[in-house]
Amino acid sequence: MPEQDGLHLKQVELMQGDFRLSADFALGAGARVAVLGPSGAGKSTLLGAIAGFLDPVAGQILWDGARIDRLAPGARPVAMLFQDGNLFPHLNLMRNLALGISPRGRVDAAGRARIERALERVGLEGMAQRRPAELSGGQQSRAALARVLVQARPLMLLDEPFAALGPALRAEMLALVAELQAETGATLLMVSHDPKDAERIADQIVLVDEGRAAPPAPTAALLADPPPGLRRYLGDG
Ligand SMILES: Nc1ncnc2c1ncn2[C@@H]1O[C@H](COP(=O)(O)OP(=O)(O)OP(=O)(O)O)[C@@H](O)[C@H]1O
Repeated sequence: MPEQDGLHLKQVELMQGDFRLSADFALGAGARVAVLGPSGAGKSTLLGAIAGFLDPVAGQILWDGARIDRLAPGARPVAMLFQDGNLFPHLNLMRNLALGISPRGRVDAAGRARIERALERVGLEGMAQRRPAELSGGQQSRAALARVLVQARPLMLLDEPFAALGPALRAEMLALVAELQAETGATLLMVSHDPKDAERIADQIVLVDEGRAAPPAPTAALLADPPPGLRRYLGDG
């Protein structure tokens, strides 16, 4: 794969206390990748390093051939969703989404129109004045996705943002993520505990296990014939 295209983790070494994780792989622009692995294996650590919350102790992270591992999180080509805490509870959706456009949340008429469009796109038209507590769990997830949309970054990192939702709602959100990814062409990395999520949304899987984030492998082939690490994790080996 040409080095200038997409995301490249070049001999990256990460450390959190005693924990170590290495990653050395590339992902093409527009790839849809599920990050799977046992609890505590380092999936969040991996995403956090790409987003800029953790400095690698060695190696480089590149986007389209340019190093991003020295940039502040806000300066990276990244929009990230966490398991929770994606929306400020005291701000209405307009203000929450405005913070995705400018650090102080100051937006002009064009910015407000962009926010309205994003809300409409995720099925929340007319709800800009509501605060998160005035929305259902599914609607809050939609609002968080709308915020990712207005950020308009080429790399979307999702760290199990729908884990608290029931299975039907989760499937619905994944379908929406897939649609938004197809429309924006963003590269998607999504942490999941459920291989079915990976099947639904990802064409490739990065398996995180035993101190290493493995290079991406095609989803169908990997799930049809799981390597020992994945077999152990899936609980059928
Ligand atoms: N701030 C920290 N200081 C020290 N160790 C940490 C810190 N944060 C995480 N760790 C350790 O790093 C390892 C990887 O954690 P991480 O959260 O990345 O795993 P994960 O695969 O995302 O887990 P889960 O699926 O349970 O969310 C764990 O052993 C964890 O205890």
